[in-house]
Amino acid sequence: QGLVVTQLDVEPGECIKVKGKIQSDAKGFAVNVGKDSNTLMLHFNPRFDCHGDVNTIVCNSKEDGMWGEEDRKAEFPFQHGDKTEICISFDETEATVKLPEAEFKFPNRLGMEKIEYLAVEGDFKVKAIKFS
Ligand SMILES: C=CCO[C@@H]1O[C@H](CO)[C@@H](O[C@@H]2O[C@H](CO)[C@H](O)[C@H](OCc3cn(Cc4cccc(/C=C/CN=C(N)N)c4)nn3)[C@H]2O)[C@H](O)[C@H]1NC(C)=O
Repeated sequence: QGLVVTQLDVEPGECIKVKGKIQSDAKGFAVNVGKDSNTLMLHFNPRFDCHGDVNTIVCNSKEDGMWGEEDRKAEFPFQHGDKTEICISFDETEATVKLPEAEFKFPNRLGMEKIEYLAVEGDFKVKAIKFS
């Protein structure tokens, strides 16, 4: 189990910054934001080599513990051993994931009005988290 932060009150326009290092033998990692582990606005899941995916970012939502429709992104701006900063923000229509050299959007399918939960899982060593 990785880093889990609960009782947050992140509102539209605010951002969550997760700074960390991707392990040199990483198979994959995930950053989850939402209400709790069963209700996710965004599961941001870069896969180096897992579940049959190679160098693919899989995004999804989760409602009442049920995964939604997966959204596979075209770019994969990660490399083993990279230090990176992942900034997540949202509004009523979509979540935005800003990376140093790329930006991804994912629809706010659940119409969430605040993020109360953050979890980082897998082969990612968190160095710092910042809320602004
Ligand atoms: C083709 C067959 C049917 O279709 C597949 O069906 C699978 C099951 O539904 C989906 O997979 C699921 O996709 C979900 C998103 O939609 C979640 O990602 C879920 O994982 C949840 C989960 C998270 N976590 C923690 C975690 C997260 C990241 C890394 C690690 C561990 C590190 C690995 N490092 C090692 N071992 N060194 C651990 N554990 N489980 C994943 O199982 C596949 O995408 C899907 N593939 C396609 C092409 O459609």
